[in-house]
Amino acid sequence: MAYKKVEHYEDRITSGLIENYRESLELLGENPMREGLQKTPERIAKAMQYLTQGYQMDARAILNSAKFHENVSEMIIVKDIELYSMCEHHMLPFFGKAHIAYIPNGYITGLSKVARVVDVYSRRLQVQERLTTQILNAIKDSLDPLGVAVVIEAKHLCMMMRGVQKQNSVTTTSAFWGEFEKAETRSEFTKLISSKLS
Ligand SMILES: Nc1nc2c(ncn2[C@@H]2O[C@H](COP(=O)(O)OP(=O)(O)OP(=O)(O)O)[C@@H](O)[C@H]2O)c(=O)[nH]1
Ligand SMILES: [Zn+2]
Repeated sequence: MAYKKVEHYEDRITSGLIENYRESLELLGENPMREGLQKTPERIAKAMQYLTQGYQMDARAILNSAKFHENVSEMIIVKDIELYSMCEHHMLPFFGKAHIAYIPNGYITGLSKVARVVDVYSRRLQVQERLTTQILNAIKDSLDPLGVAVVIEAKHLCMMMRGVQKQNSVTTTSAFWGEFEKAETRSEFTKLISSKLS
C-alpha cells in the first residue's frame, strides 16, 4: 500500500514536469504538437529526472556498502573519473574529470564506490566548488581516513555556448583534508594525477 502511494506521487511529478516542458516549448515559440516534438516534453522530463537522481542517493551508504578492514597506509588514487553535472545558475551542463585520493586509516572502500560518489553529487544542480567539497566530506565521514584530496577539472557550457563564450577555459577546483594539507603529500598526489599510464 505504502509502495503504491510513492509510485502515485512519482507519477504526479512526472506528469507535472511533462506539462511544464510542453508549456515551455510553446513559450519559446515552438509547436509542441508537431510530429518531432510530440514526445519531447516526456523525454526531457525523463532526462531531467535522470540527471538529478543524485538527490535520492546516499553517498555515505554507498561507500559503507563496500567498506573493508585493511591495513594499508599508502595513498589510494582513483583518477580521471568522468563527470557530467549541471550548473545551478543556468541548468546547463558542465563536464570533466575528477581525481580522488585518500589515505586509509584501517578501512578501504570498493574502487567503484569512489566513482559512484562522484555521480551521486554530480547528478544534481551544482556549482563545481560544492561538488568538490561534498565528495571530500562523504569520503572523510564514511572511511575516517588520514587524508582526502579531490581535484575536479571541468568545462562549463554556460561559459561556452552563451554568456562570455569562452571555448577553451577549464575550471579547476580542489579540496584537501588531513594529510593532504601537508605540502609534501599534496605534491605527491598532484604528481601522480598528472602522470599518464604507460
Ligand atoms: N563559482 C561558480 N560559478 C559558476 C559555476 N557554474 C556557473 N557559474 C557562474 O555563475 C555566474 C552567474 O552569474 P550571473 O551574473 O548571475 O549570471 P549571468 O548574467 O547569466 O552571467 P554570465 O554567465 O556572465 O552571462 C556566472 O558567472 C557563471 O559563470 C560554478 O560551478 N561555480
Ligand atoms: Zn551556468
